[in-house]
Formats: sequence, structure tokens, C-alpha cells
Amino acid sequence: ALFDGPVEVLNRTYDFIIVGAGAGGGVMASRLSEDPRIRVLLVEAGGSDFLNLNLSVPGFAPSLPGSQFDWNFTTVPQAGLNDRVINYPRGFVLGGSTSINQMAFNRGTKDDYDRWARVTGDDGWSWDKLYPFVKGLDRITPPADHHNTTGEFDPEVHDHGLLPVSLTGFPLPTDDMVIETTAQLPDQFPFNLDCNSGDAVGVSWSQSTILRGHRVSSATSYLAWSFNRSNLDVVVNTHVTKVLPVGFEGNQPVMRGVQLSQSADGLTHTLTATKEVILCAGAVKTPHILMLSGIGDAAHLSSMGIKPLVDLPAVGQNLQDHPYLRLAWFVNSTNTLDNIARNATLAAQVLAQWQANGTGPLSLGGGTQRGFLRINDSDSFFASLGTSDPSAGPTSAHYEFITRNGFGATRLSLPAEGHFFSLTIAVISPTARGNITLASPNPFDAPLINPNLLGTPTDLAIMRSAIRAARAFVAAPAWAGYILDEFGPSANAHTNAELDAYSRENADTIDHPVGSVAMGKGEKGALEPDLRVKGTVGLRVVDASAFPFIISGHTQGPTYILAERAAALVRDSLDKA
Ligand SMILES: Cc1cc2nc3c(=O)[nH]c(=O)nc-3n(C[C@H](O)[C@H](O)[C@H](O)COP(=O)(O)OP(=O)(O)OC[C@H]3O[C@@H](n4cnc5c(N)ncnc54)[C@H](O)[C@@H]3O)c2cc1C
Repeated sequence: ALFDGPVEVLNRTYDFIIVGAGAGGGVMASRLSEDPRIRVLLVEAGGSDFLNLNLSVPGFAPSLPGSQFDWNFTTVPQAGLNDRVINYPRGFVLGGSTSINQMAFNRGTKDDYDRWARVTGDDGWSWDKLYPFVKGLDRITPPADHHNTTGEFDPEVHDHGLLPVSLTGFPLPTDDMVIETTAQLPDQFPFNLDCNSGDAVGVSWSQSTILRGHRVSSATSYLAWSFNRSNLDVVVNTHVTKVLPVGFEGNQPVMRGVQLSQSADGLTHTLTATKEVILCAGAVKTPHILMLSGIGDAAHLSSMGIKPLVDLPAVGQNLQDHPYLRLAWFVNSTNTLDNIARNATLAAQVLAQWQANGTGPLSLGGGTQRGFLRINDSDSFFASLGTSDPSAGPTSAHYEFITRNGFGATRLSLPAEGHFFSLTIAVISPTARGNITLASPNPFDAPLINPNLLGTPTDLAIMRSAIRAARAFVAAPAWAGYILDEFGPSANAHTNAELDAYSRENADTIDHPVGSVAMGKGEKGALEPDLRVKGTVGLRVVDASAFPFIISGHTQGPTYILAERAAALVRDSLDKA
């Protein structure tokens, strides 16, 4: 059942208490409650309004950061971004960030997961061993406009999983030019039939978590199918403020308790799981909750007046994210998505069309095609920087670009005049590492968030290459007569120094924080390869914080995949007990 607040569940008994209803938490709550003998409580800080119109309409996604569905975090000043403070959106509603994201669906690559296997020492994270969870996750559904999608994806690498995904469902005049470019410049921009085959490199049609033109989140999929199970309770508008020890096994605390509260000055309650507490609060809040509970760097915790329970310095470290920029060009056409943004009558028409049958331009997620691309002669490129290739291997990209038949910029809004084509460019194999630390011992104060965007010369150099590649892409013959001048201040940035200055002044986060409570060997790892928090009993982390390395793609798919394996690991551990 679904409860608004914790009061009604305080006298109930649960085997598992799951904290956070995003990608990780949605999968865990749904998969564990498949077994009617397992009693599951899912606690979500945000509300239950996961079917809100603004969440459901894919084309409204850009309006969600900064809304009531966002935690509305900000970063500390970013050294790599001229000390700018930037917004750091995270979903605050059932579905978590899957309810407010741009719906791009990537699985990650063979080399990404093989690197996870290497650094964790667990072959179970390798692409081949993980493949049943990878292929079993999604199911390709018809696009909103029901066009024939032959040649836009590879059916061989998809199955009939729980997560509906679709190809883009509204044709745009730039589609043909993008695909033609892959034929004209195949060395630099090869066509890739399916970026989710394990080899992402090339330009592919976007796959998005969209069903019949509506957003798919972990709440509309995994959770919606589980809500009526009598062994699953979901509590919303309730924060887990701490995990509590209920005793010790040897010298390890047994962390099966949680402290709950609805507001900074509200009552606090405690609840105990018979088996495990599973943190799925995401890459910002999971390390925050651990530190508030005394699990983290002992010196840092003491400096905040928190008594250390487990000295685990890796908690909050190793934060990784993808910095991005947008470049826009004036185009010789009036048929762009800019019309909708400028014309209220047209905007009302396309919303009416979407409400009638889920079709039209509002059925589109962020971006119609995506390039996952490697830097040419990458060995000598990285050698000249005095560094090694930061990508996981040849199936993983260094940078990404996303096409848009309309204006896009990180810091400028749509000009009154002109029509545009834009490319969103992201460093997809970054080398910078940031961290999450405490600002205070108060659970209702946000932690200090430092993703360290563009924090290394290597990441800046990858961004330069990506900008140059984006310009080479629109210089292909396919765009002749269509692409006019580059828009705005980027047009004047050409030398390395100019490009770096432009990047530092304009880059932002593409909202993929991961790795802040990572699996790994030795001191660098906070988690065992089966996601148990080191030095504790009864406590696991199943969300994007557990990634040892960021995946070279968008991060919701990999979080769902990680959680699918985690659910299997938990179920196995129960069978053995
Ligand atoms: C604006 C935006 C755009 C994005 N675009 C894409 C995209 O197009 N494609 C893609 O693949 N990825 C995208 N992402 C990233 C993707 O959504 C995340 O990587 C993924 O959702 C991470 O899953 P998670 O389970 O780790 O965390 P989340 O999905 O963020 O879930 C964490 C949940 O825990 C809850 N929570 C936190 N603290 C507490 C607490 N103390 N008590 C109770 N509950 C708590 C939160 O409210 C939230 O519901 C985007 C993210 C954002 C924010």
C-alpha cells in the first residue's frame, strides 16, 4: 500500500527497508517483493505525483530541473568552470531522477563493464556474465508515430524486459542529414545500428524510456506493477535521516535500523528491518546518509561532531559526472522546434495533440540521434597530453553529441529571431574526480557537492576535440545550404585557449553523478562487489553511487542493470541462508 508519511507502518515488520524510489530503489522494491514471503518497505523523501502531466510529457522534461520535483541542490564553486556554482538537479518524487530525466536509454558498453569486473575482482560484473540482466532489462516498443523502425536498431540485442523503450516517434527534417553525414564521413562518424549492442561507438538513433509517447520512469514501470502487492508498502514524503546500528556481529555494527522524519523540525521515528537496509538514495544522498550515520572518513565526521562508527574514507569520494556544452547554428529553414517555444498557440496545439494520442513533437525525448565517438588517433592524442586513454576500451566513446532540430545553449535563452540546429556535446570518459562531504550534521542541510567538472586538462582537451568534431559534422556536404553561421560566443572560439575559455565559461552537468560510494578493492572501495557496505552487516547500496567508473553513456540504464543484478544477489543470499 502507499502511505503519505510513516505513522501507519511503524508497527509493521519488514525484511527489507529500501531507501529511495529512483532507478535503483524501484527495481529493488519490485524484484524483492515478487516473492510473496519477502516483506518490503520503500521509503521516498519526495511525493507520489509521478503521473503529473509535466513528468509524463517527454517534451516538458527541460522544465523539471528547478521544479517541485527537484531536490534543487547546487554545487560548490567549480574550479574547472571559473568558480561558477551550478544547479545540480536530482529527482524528488517516486521514480527519483528517472521521473525528471531526459529519458535517453543507454546500457553502457562491453569495455565499461569489463573494467568494473577488473576493479572489483568480480567477474559477475563483466559484460558477458551481466548480459542476461543487460538484454533482459528493456523491451523495444513501437514509436509514438508507429513508423517502421527497421534499420534504426538491432532487434537481436533486445528482449522482452520490464522497461519499455522506444525509438523517436516524430520525424524531423534534420534526420536525413544526420544519417547522410554518417555515410559521407564514415571514418569519423560511422553509423552504428544500435548503440546498446555492447559497442556504442558511432552515430545511432536515440532509444528512450518512452512508451506510446509517455515518459517511463521506475515508478510508471517497476513500481506501478508492484503497488498492489500486499507484501510491499511504499511511504512517501518521508526522509531517512540515518541508518542505525541494532547491535554488533564481532566488531561490525549491524545496520538494520533507520531513522525517519518528515521535516527538519518534525518527529523522528525508527524502524528495523529483519534482513537488510538497502540505500538507493542516489549518488548525492546515499553518501550523505552514510556519513550522517557515522560511516565515512572518521576525521571528517569528527570535525562535524558526528561520532564515527565505521572509518570508511572512500564514502563520498570518487564522484564522477559528464560535463556538457551546447553549440548552435543558424539554419536556412523555418521548420524547427523553435516555433513551439515562441508561439503559444502552436504550443497549445502540440499539447492538445499529445493529450489526444501521445503523438507529435512533445513525444520526443532529449535528442533524436546520438554520436558516441572516439578521438581520432587517440593513442597519440593522450600520449601528447602525458596521460593514458581514460576510456574503458575501444567500444567506449571519449565524447558524445546529441542532435536537436532547434536552439540549444547552456547559458543563453532562445533569441527572438532565427531558426537553429544544435548539438549537445559531453565528455563521456572523464578523468576528473570530485566528492560529496558534509556541510553540517543536520540531515536536512544539503551536503557539499563537488563534481569537479572539467577539473583536469585531459577533460578540457576531450571537450576541445568534441567541439571541433561537432563543427566537422555540420560541415559535411549533407548540410550544405542548410547550416548557416555558428550562433553566439562559441563562434569566435578556435584556438585551444579560446575553446578552453569558452568551455569553462559555459559547461554544465548533464546530470550523471555516480561513483560516490563505489565498489572496489582496498581503501578505494566503499562497497564489496556484492554491494554490501564494508565493515558493516545488513547494509547495502544499490544505486549509481556504487559505480566504480562512470559508464560511457547515460546513467539510468546502467543503474537499472546494476539493480537487476543486485536483486538477484540478494535473492541468492536469502536462498543460501
Ligand atoms: C535532469 C536530469 C536529466 C537526466 N537525463 C538522463 C537521461 O536522459 N538518460 C539517462 O540515462 N540518465 C539521465 N539522468 C540520470 C539518471 O536519471 C540517474 O543516473 C538515475 O536515475 C540514477 O538512479 P539512482 O537510483 O542512483 O538515483 P535516483 O534515480 O536519483 O533516485 C534516488 C531517490 O532517492 C530518494 N531519496 C534521496 N534521499 C532520500 C532520503 N534521505 N530518504 C528517502 N528517499 C531519499 C530521492 O528522492 C530519489 O527518489 C538524468 C538525471 C537528471 C537529474
